[in-house]
Amino acid sequence: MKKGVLLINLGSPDSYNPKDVKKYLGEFLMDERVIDIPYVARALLVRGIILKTRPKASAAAYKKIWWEEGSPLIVISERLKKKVQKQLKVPVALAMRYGSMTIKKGLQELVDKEVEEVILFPLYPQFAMATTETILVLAEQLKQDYFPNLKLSSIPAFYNKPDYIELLSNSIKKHLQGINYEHILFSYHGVPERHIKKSDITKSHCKIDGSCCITPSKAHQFCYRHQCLEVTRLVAERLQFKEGTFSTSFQSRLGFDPWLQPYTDRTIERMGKNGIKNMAIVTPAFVSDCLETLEEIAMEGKEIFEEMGGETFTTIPCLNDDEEWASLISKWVKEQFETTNN
Ligand SMILES: C=CC1=C(C)c2cc3[nH]c(cc4nc(cc5[nH]c(cc1n2)c(C)c5CCC(=O)O)C(CCC(=O)O)=C4C)c(C)c3C=C
Ligand SMILES: [Fe+2]
Ligand SMILES: [Fe+2]
Repeated sequence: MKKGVLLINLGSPDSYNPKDVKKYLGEFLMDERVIDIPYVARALLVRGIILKTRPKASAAAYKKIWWEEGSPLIVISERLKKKVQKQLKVPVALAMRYGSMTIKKGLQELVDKEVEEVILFPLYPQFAMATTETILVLAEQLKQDYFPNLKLSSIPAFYNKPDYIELLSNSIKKHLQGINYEHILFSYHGVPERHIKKSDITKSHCKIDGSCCITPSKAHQFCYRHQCLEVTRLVAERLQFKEGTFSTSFQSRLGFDPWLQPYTDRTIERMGKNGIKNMAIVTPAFVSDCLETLEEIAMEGKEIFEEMGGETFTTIPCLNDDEEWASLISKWVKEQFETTNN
């Protein structure tokens, strides 16, 4: 069977024009795995409330980070794809869960190259209903509707793979060289607490009480909170960070439901208030820099910290199109092909 790879990231609007941002947010937030409430309530909330005001504010934020070539998330993902393609003999395509670069187009591109077996590679270190799951469910649906003969498999969340932890740790170490910092914050994209409970395959493990995520459980295969906390723990162990000099928080919450805590903005504020003068921040839920790292963290987070008396705020870039990251992706793809051959 001829094989191929589809790298899949979240997606961005076509431009920072509020009309394009509204279209993108409409598709994103109407996904039942992102805003997981019944359809009518979701439509009322998204179309009747959120899309009335948010596109303008989001468009202004996108404008601040937009590159000449386009959205950083898309441009970086394209650069990464090119590097992965150089290392693999099989066709590699790139798609986004939302926006114009659809998964359907990505699968079609591979089918046009006579690919019969596709490895789906969601570009997320941790599993979440709103990221990995929605990609896999949609890809399966597209297979049934348009590509019935295509064989699909996927690369699972890689948050605790030793070679990923090594690469991430080396990148953090490199970017901290010569930097004066008292505390490093690991900030992950948040999700509503409800999502963690919904993804609990045991139906009873995840209580979000502080201890469930460090108590071994098969629920952790799909527990976003556990997987984020593990990345922090494994990197801190590898880099021998001292207790009290690192912590975890969750950013980008939307709406009034409780999301995973502590919240990043409040954590940065508290650090400044508590007299921390120099902090560093890393964002390991993202493999590509994007609105949430370049604007929310590097601009807004920095401003909050400085307002509270902080002096230096060092942001560590995501793995982006790092050569070694492209090599690691290629290595995992080759390993996966070997397992599907057997
Ligand atoms: C890294 C994993 C992500 C999870 C989990 C996630 C959940 C999630 N997101 C929203 C709402 C928004 N997210 C937005 C931007 C955005 N989110 C991620 C990743 C995750 N989201 C990325 C990479 C980006 C940046 C995209 C880019 O173009 O650069 C936005 C749009 C911007 C804004 O208006 O703030 C929204 C809205 C929800 C509700 C959610 C949880 C379930
Ligand atoms: Fe998000
Ligand atoms: Fe948990």
